[in-house]
Amino acid sequence: MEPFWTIRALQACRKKAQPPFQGCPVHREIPGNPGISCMTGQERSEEKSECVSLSPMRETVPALPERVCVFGTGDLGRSLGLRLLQAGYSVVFGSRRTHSSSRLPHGAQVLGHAAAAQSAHLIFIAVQREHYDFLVPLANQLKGKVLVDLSNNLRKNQYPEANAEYLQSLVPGAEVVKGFNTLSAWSLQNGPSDANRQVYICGESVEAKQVVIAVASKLGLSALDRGFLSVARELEDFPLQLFPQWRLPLRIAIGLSAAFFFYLLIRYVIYAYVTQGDDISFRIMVSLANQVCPIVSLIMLSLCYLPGVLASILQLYRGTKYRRFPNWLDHWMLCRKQLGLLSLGFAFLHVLYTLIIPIRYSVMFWVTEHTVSLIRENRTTMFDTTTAWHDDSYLSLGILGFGLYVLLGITSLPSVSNVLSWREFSFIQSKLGHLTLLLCTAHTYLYGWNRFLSASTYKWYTPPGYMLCLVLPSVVLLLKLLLITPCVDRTITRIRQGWERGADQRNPKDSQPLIP
Ligand SMILES: NC(=O)C1=CN([C@@H]2O[C@H](COP(=O)(O)OP(=O)(O)OC[C@H]3O[C@@H](n4cnc5c(N)ncnc54)[C@H](OP(=O)(O)O)[C@@H]3O)[C@@H](O)[C@H]2O)C=CC1
Ligand SMILES: [Cu+2]
Repeated sequence: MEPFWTIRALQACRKKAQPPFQGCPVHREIPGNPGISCMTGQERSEEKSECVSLSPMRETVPALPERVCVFGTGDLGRSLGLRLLQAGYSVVFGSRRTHSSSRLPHGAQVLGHAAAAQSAHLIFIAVQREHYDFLVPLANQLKGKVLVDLSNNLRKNQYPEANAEYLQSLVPGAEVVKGFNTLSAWSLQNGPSDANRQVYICGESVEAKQVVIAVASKLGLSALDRGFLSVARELEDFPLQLFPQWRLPLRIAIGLSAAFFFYLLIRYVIYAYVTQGDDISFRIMVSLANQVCPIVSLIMLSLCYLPGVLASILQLYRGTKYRRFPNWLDHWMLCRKQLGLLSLGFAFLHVLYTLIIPIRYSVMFWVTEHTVSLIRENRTTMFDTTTAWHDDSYLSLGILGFGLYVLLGITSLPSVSNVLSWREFSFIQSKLGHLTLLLCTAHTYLYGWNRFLSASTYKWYTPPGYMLCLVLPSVVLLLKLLLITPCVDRTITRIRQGWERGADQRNPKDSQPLIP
């Protein structure tokens, strides 16, 4: 609901509206329409000679909506106009075509650029930078107005100067603010996601930025002031970034997949061809893929938990939590979620590949062949309970591990993590996360079973892929085991609570034993 202001207050404000109102950047008189200046809900106090908030009262009339202008009726202009109307603003489009079109949001007005500019104090420029020169003849109408430059570029360093700086040079009398350019027409129409809710702005004038911040908050966005207009180029480069937090995890996933694919290709397919003359190249499609996926998944899951362990060791070594981690560790910690989600993806592929094993032609062929040969030779095989135990255990551990994996993935979704307390979230992500790693590692150890000891496993003196992928998770689990031993855990807990090694000697009175 829009706020309602008293008739008395509205009249008082109309009467007193004398620009400029110091201390209240939004409270300005709009030429030809002084009533609009009341919409900030503030009035000039005679005693204090500054704007003060009006308190809503019972005898009310609806406030006239504040008017904002959007230049350009393209994709972004229309979506922004609609959002502004929904947020309770009166919207006027400045366009080359002044007839109202059905494509424009219902309730918006369309005027020529000059007339539209005159009717509002805040103007969003939703026009491509190449056409900015149409603003030069409007310099008079734009004087003192707040112009929000929304433009983006197709690539970095497309132009010698930032678009917003170029706009300011064309219209020096206006207050240019760069911002909102991380939003898209799509996200404006569908409601920005959590990641898009934060927008950045910059500009020379503090007052102009405050006007823009106020509009942003009414649109449900939180605008962060990044400083002067010289930062505009940085803001314009933001939307050009493609999955910035996914870049490192994706590189790791692709690198590991390629390395293990070629390693396994040599060990299985090429080895069989060279030593026995067998062509088993068909195994590339499913068997090899079903080895690469779990290997990459397990290594990436360990990479997800290794930085946390390293951070604890570093804190233990330094004896304080008040020193920054090295940049590489910071960066690594920040992409743990992406590492985890990618590793879940690989685990999921492993599950799918495993489920289709019984319907594979080669598998059905060998099973039939084996059965027929048993019948033909009148042989029987004995049921081996140990093998059954081994098979069931390793499959069961895999299933349990995957179940927890999925739980970790689901709880990392913002919509789910938002309803969890910090303690619940960290219990799932840390305790259950390490349990997932333990189950998946045990699943792989059981898969290897007694093959670790057989010389034939080491084709061309190389260990199989599943053995190599066990190194990292085993190290992480061992380190974690050391960290949760009571004496180490006690010290880490103290450090996390603010205790510093050496601080006791500096001020013995401050030292308090954790366990009395
Ligand atoms: N689309 C998006 O999702 C996003 C766009 N942006 C930025 O917003 C700006 C507009 O983008 P978008 O809406 O997609 O572009 P469009 O091409 O869809 O629309 C641009 C509008 O600019 C006006 N225009 C075109 N030529 C001229 C001219 N010679 N003189 C004056 N006005 C002209 C037109 O409006 P009219 O016919 O009414 O005059 C036209 O509809 C760009 O700078 C873009 O980088 C930023 C973030 C996201
Ligand atoms: Cu498996």
